[in-house]
This record gives sequence, C-alpha cells and structure tokens, in this order.
Amino acid sequence: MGIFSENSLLQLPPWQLVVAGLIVAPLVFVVGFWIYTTPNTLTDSRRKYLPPGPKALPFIGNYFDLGDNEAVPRKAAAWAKQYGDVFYTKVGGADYIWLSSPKVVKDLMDKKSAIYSSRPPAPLASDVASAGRRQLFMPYGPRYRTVRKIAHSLLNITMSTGYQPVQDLESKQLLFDLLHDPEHFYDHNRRYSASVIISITYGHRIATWDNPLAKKVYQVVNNMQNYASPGMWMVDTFPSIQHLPQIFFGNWRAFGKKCHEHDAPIYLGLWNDLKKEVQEGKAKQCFCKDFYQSDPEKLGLDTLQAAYQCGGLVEAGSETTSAYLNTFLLFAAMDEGIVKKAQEELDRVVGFERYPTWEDEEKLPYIRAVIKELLRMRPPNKIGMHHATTEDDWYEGMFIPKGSVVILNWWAINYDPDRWESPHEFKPERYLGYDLPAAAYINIADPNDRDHVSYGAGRRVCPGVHVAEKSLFLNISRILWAFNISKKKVNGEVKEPLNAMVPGWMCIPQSFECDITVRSDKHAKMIEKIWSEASAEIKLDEKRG
Ligand code: HEM
Repeated sequence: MGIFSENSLLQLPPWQLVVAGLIVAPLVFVVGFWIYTTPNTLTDSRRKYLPPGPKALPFIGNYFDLGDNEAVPRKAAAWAKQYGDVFYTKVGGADYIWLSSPKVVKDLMDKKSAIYSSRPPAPLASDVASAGRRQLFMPYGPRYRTVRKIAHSLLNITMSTGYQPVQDLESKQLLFDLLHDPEHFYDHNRRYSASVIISITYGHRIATWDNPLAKKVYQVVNNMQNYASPGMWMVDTFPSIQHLPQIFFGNWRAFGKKCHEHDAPIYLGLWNDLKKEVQEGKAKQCFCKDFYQSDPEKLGLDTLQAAYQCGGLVEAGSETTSAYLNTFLLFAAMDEGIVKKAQEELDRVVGFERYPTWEDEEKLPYIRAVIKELLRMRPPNKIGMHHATTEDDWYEGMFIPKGSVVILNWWAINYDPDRWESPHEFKPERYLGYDLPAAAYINIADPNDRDHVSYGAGRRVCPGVHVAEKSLFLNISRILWAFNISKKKVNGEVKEPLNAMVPGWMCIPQSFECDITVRSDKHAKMIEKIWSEASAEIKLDEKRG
C-alpha cells in the first residue's frame, strides 16, 4: 500500500493535510513547468540523435561543469578529445552544441550561416541590461541585419585603411608614454585603444587615461564582465525563469536595469552631443556624423538604438585591443627569447634610422607570427563564442535542434595538439609561412589552413578585424623596435609577472609588473622627435577647429 493511499490521507488531521499540500504543490508546479518548457525524447524522438557528450544531471544538466568560467577552457578542450568534433552538453532545458574542429566550423557556422547566426536568449544581458540594443547580444533578424550592415560600412577593409593615420598618431603617443612612464604600461595601452575607437566613431581623442569618457567606457565593459558571465546569473542560463518572480533569482531584473541606467546615459550623452555639434557645424569628420546625417530613423532605428550602435562599437573596440597589447607584454616579459628574435628581424628590416611603418608589415613575418600566436593562445573569452540556431538541422547523422546554443570551441581548435605542437607554449615560429592577414584566413577554402578562430566565424565574425589587426601590428612592431621587455627586477631580484586573467567571461590579463626599457639613446631621441612632430600637428588641428 502506498503511503498516500486514500485511507491514510483521510486519516491525517487537517493541519497536516495543509502542510503536505504546501510541500507537494510547489513540487508539482516545478515539475510541470519543467516538462512544459523542456524538450525531451518523449515529445521529440529526433533527440535520440543528439551529438554525444558528458553525462548530465537531471534538471540542471552540466550546469556545474560550465558554471565556473575559469574551468571551461580546460574542460572544453578535453571533451572535444573524448567525444569528437561535435559534442553535446545541456544546461537546464538548453542544448549546447560544441564545434571543435575548423572543418565543422566551416561546414556549419560558415556554410550554413543563414541558420547558425543568432545568439542565445539572454533576458538579463541582452533584454534588460542592453534594452535589446547591443549588437553583440542581438538575435538574428531584421534589426540585427541593419546594425550589422552599419558596422560593416564603418569597419570594412577600405574604410579601415582610412583610419591608419589615427592609429599611427595614437601609437606615437603610446611610444612616448612608455618611454616616460613605463610603470603604467597597462593604462597606456587602454588609452591607446579607447582613443583610436572614439576618434573613429566620435572624432574625439583621448589624450590621457584620466579622461572621464575613457573611464566610463571601460566601466561599461566591466559591467558586461559581471552580467554576461555564464553561471553568474541563473536567468541567462535558464531563460524560462524570467517569468517567475525575480526575488528568487537574485533580483536580476533590478540589477540589469541598474547596469542599463549606467550605460545608456553615457551612450545617449555622446549621441546627443554629436547631434548638437553637427547642428552647430562643429562636428569633426567621423563615422557617427555620417551616420546621423544618413538619418537612422529612416532605417527604423530609434534614438537609443542609434546611440548603442555607436557606443557598442566603442566598447567592442576598446578593451579587446588593449587586452591583447597587455597580454603581448606579459608573454614578452616571460620569454625574452621572443623579444630578441623579433628585434633581430626589426633591426634587419627597419634598422635604427627610422621606425616601423605600415609598409614594413609584409617584410616582418616573425612579428606577424607573434600576433597570430597571441590570438591563438588567448581567444577573447573563456567560454567559446556562442551562436544560436534558428532552424532544426542535421550534421553527419546528428540532430541539432532549433534554438541550440552553438559554440565555437576555440579552446579545442586553437589548442589541438594534433595540429599545434606543444599548444600551451608561446611559440610564434609555428606561424612562419602563414603569410596572410587574419581576415584572409577567415575565408580560406581549406578550413585546416586557418590560422586560428579567435575572430569568430560565419555572419557574426568580428567586423573590427581589420582595425584590430592594424593596431596590433603597428604597436607590437614599434614597441619591440624601441624597447626591451623583461621580468621586473627589484634590488637585483627577479619578480615573476602575475600570469592570471581578470575574473569574468573575457580573457583580460590581470594587471602585472614588468620592466620596459628603451633600447638606446638613439631610439629614445627618435621617439621624442616623432611625438613632438605629431603633437605639433594635433595642436594645429585643434586651432583649425
Ligand atoms: C584583437 C581584437 C579583437 C578580437 C580578437 C575580436 C574578436 C571578436 C569576436 C570573436 C567576435 C564574435 C564573433 C562571432 O560571434 O563569431 C567579435 C564581435 C564583434 N567585434 Fe570584435 N574583436 C576584436 C576587436 C574589435 C574591434 C577593434 C572592433 C571595432 C572597431 C570590434 C567590433 C566587433 C563588433 C561590433 C562585434 C559584434 C559582431 C556581431 O555580433 O555582429 N572588434 N569580435
């Protein structure tokens, strides 16, 4: 006889019946809600053909495996070895399909980009904190296509060539700042990156790191580190709980609103100031001026979307670039052999009478290899790049349901030991012979010839790749030409630099110490000269208005 037989229930006093009801009712509700919202093999037999993957717990799936960002890189690479190039994990009701070889990335994200280019639902990161306006999180659809086209019009290869003078100028200031204040290299790299992207979009230079606008932009990115981290907020992992009271889930909506209330005034402020400058005939030539004059409303974009379009580019282009420049200094400090090899090449090609310029790029294969190795070793985030499918699909007998989170598993691809010998070592030599820029490898016919996958894939591939690569080339070649980089020495004692990333989903190095010293008086004099000429130009420009 069951414990809840009719008789036994009837024998319970009424208060116990009420208590039993209070316990059972929520359980029934949760299980019912779960069955209603979660796909399963009973309701869809095709799910028997999902790709293989690690065992998952009931309800939460692989949540504990994936909730810790810091552990994902190692697990994602190990699972690919164990389960193959396409494997499956599950978190709550969401299907996660991991693409772990260049071939499957090409076959699915590139060749079937019409259905592999959305983003997973993110009630906190996208809907509330970004008010649905941030390109990076936007699901695929008409609005996304419009904003992507606008970003492309700003960042395509022809337009990007036009920004080279901005990068050249800011790079000269970076050399000057490193010469006079090497201790604060971390912030000088951040100033450089913010200044380039804010000059391109809004026509304003960031002359010092104290500039409040630069600080605000980096604070926006910092907020993103806090709310876009998988596992940090339940609601973006289990989107269906957005319909339940937020109080049970860390008041996520209130937190998202707070982030939006921080970010939106910054972007709207920039946009409104620009409108005023254009109306008063004072706006400098820049992307946002052209964009405003083209009338975004005609494209169906409201003021908030227009402000986020420009602001989103600023945030996408700032911390990414500075994180790579700082990671480069970290790896260079840890291995002076790299610095010596690069300097041998620079001294041979560029010499001591001039400094590296754009024209040198093709003649500096080792520098190019350093940049590729940097991107291979440190993809931009710890969790892989998340796309989402908008249709059901089949791949080599495996079922990929509509709405799956499809992950570009760069930790498996960039670290594949069958392809990259000793993948955990920083060895630029492995890229000698890879003579094309990263943008060319993105579209290369044989996927196994791709250099790395750190700019993403398919229709969402990084539109800023040309600007980013130019910044990395110019600054890394100039820094190596001008300075020696080594571990910090204090009273003759060598200090190991801190090799750790900032907590959160992005791969940003934690601030660390290293020694950056000019190679000779001749180099120092040349840096003084080029910056004094460049700053005279800036002053003249300011006078002209
Ligand atoms: C080394 C620096 C950079 C790296 C490694 C990088 C990498 C990436 C990656 C992996 C994505 C997602 C691609 C995907 O979903 O498959 C992305 C998106 C994006 N990046 Fe970059 N990026 C860098 C710099 C830049 C710069 C300088 C800009 C702007 C000037 C920029 C603008 C964007 C934008 C707007 C998106 C959103 C694209 C979309 O969802 O449609 N990025 N980037």
